[in-house]
Amino acid sequence: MLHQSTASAGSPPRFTGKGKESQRARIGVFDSGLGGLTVLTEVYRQMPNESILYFGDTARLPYGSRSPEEIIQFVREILHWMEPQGIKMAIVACNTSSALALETIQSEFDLPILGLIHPGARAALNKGRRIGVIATPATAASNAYRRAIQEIDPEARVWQVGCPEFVPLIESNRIHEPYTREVAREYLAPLMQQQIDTLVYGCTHYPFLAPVIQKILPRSVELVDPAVYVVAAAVRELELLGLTETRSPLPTRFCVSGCPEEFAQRAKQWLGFTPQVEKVNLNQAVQSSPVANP
Ligand SMILES: N[C@H](CCC(=O)O)C(=O)O
Repeated sequence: MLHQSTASAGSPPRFTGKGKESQRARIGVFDSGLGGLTVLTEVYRQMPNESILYFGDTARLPYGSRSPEEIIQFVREILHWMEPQGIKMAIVACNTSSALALETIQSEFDLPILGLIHPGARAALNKGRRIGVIATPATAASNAYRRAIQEIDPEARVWQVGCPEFVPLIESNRIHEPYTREVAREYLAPLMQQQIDTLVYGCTHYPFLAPVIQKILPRSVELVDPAVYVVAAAVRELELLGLTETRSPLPTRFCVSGCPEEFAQRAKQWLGFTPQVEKVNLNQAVQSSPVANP
């Protein structure tokens, strides 16, 4: 359990970050693709001094239609690659991986690893009790959000909808097409029928669709982006561990398993700058050298 060590007064913290100081350890942030950028922008906002290593597993997305075994294996491979790059913490910027792999992975690595589900569940309960969750099919089928929410409040009602078309539409830059609006209407209809008061973006890609979703939902529905809350939890965790950075950050290092140019082009629209992106083979050395990023 991630917070065991820091919560138990008197005993030394499990994650000391020892030896990382000299090499300015980064925070590892990863997703299947673009979605983790919604978490990354929260990291920039809430942790302006931290240096980041971002990884998008673009060669293998979407994760949301994969089996739990595959997802666990992918996350394991990512962290095996990330750890020796010099990270002091990992943020799983992917709900699918958080739902299906977090517990297994936390027990395998000597590193604080944070996921989205519990911070998202707590935030949703701060807003309402009739909670809709839009998510990948794998996250919806895992029931992770319902379990996390009802562990805190068994009376809360939770409806989860798997949205298989969203990630491919976002990754192929079709957000503003009428077809995307139609698909969104279809996915949201059963939640609106239940008169939800709160909607959780249960996939880090989905905030890209906020302009579409906000036009469909009644204004009274509260929107919860778990990215905000996982980063707030990461801030607290770094403070507890005494690992907060005070110097100005190194340029973000962006890495992908697929085409770096394609990722850079798409990421630009969200980030507001064109990132330099490295292609990485998780099982081999990095194939191109890093160039400065803002
Ligand atoms: N953005 C990820 C994964 C989406 C996918 O690759 O299907 C999530 O939050 O679940």
